[in-house]
Amino acid sequence: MTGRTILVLNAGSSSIKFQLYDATAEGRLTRRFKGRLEGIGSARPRLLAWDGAGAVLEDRGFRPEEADEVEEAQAAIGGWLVGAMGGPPDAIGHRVVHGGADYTAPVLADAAVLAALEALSPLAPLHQPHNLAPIRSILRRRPELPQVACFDTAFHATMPDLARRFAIPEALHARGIRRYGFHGLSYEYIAGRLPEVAPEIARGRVIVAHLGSGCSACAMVDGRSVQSTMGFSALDGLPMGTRPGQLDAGVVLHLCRDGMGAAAIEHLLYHRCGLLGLSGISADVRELLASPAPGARLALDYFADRTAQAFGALAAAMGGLDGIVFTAGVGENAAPVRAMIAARCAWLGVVLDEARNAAHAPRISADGSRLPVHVIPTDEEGMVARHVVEVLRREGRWA
Ligand SMILES: Nc1ncnc2c1ncn2[C@@H]1O[C@H](COP(=O)(O)OP(=O)(O)O)[C@@H](O)[C@H]1O
Ligand SMILES: CC(=O)OP(=O)(O)O
Ligand SMILES: [Mg+2]
Repeated sequence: MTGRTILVLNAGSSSIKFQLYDATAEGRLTRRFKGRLEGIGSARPRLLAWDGAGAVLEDRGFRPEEADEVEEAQAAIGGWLVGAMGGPPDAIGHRVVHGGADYTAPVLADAAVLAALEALSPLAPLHQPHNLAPIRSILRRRPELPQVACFDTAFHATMPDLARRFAIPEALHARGIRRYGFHGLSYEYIAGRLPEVAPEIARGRVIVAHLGSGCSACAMVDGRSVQSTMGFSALDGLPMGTRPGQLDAGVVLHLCRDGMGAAAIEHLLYHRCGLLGLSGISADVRELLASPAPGARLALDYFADRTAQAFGALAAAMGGLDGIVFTAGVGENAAPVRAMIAARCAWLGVVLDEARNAAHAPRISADGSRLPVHVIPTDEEGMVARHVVEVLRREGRWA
């Protein structure tokens, strides 16, 4: 294999993240640039990019109407990427949120794979169509360019049968109505980092909290997923920016009987609930932390309460707990939110060191804390790039 470039695309719910890697003949990866278009659908969409050394390459605001939908935002950064890459990449890796029951490992995306993944779009309407749109258009224009789909659900394939179940009839379970779990590329990356940055807990029972626009927590034993707060869709579990998290199914029935149609309920649950719905102000934790409004406080209190309760449930699922890891946008950057969650976990033996927490130190727990608490920046795109090399070598596409 000679030197090649890999473009990675990660379309989240409020942002599109991208990275360009150089892959050496041995498969070693060096990041040439990374960036994101954030604030899609907000008043201030913004494109940010940095080169491999961390110097700013781009910092550009967009008018809200230029990026109020993910498709427009993808078109806007598509042009920027073509210029920045200076030529087409040799392969593209995509984060794809839902792999369903069949895709439990990264795959080369051809027309048949794409069709199977499109059938899963109703299960992740905020993500899956946006993950698949670039695969489809590149397959059409450049069918020879290898594209690898990497799944958020795949890391959770190790969950025991009990952890995959809902208390519903077997026939529905057999139809695939079960817990899948998401944010798996992030958890896989963190599992790989634990032996280096937190060797004392890497083989133990760890809760990893991926708190971003979408939020979930994973119970990991020896680096493998045994339980996730997210279930069948990316709606369940912890409260999120615009999604409610765990919600009595009776609420949905009630709205339905009250005359609200499926499309309106879907819009409500994916776009108007969570921190935004509770606060009436914003889905963005930065804005909520800066706001004196009671709604902002209510939203953050609810978020911290439900997250700490989920930690208790995940600890019970593992029969104990050896450490906690915070990651993703909120988990890596919002020290006051980490402190609110940690205060509710004092009974588990969590004591934070205020100065370390404020500095986002790698270990934010106090020296006397029974449980170590770490902050580990995630890298979903880096994980995708590694899978691209593995898959293309395995398939004989890259010698
Ligand atoms: N400095 C910060 N302080 C508090 N919250 C932050 C900060 N930076 C980012 N966030 C939060 O992280 C969220 C985005 O997380 P991220 O993991 O990038 O989301 P996604 O990939 O799902 O779009 C933002 O909506 C914001 O609430
Ligand atoms: C699955 C999910 O919620 O992803 P994101 O956090 O990128 O919205
Ligand atoms: Mg994300």
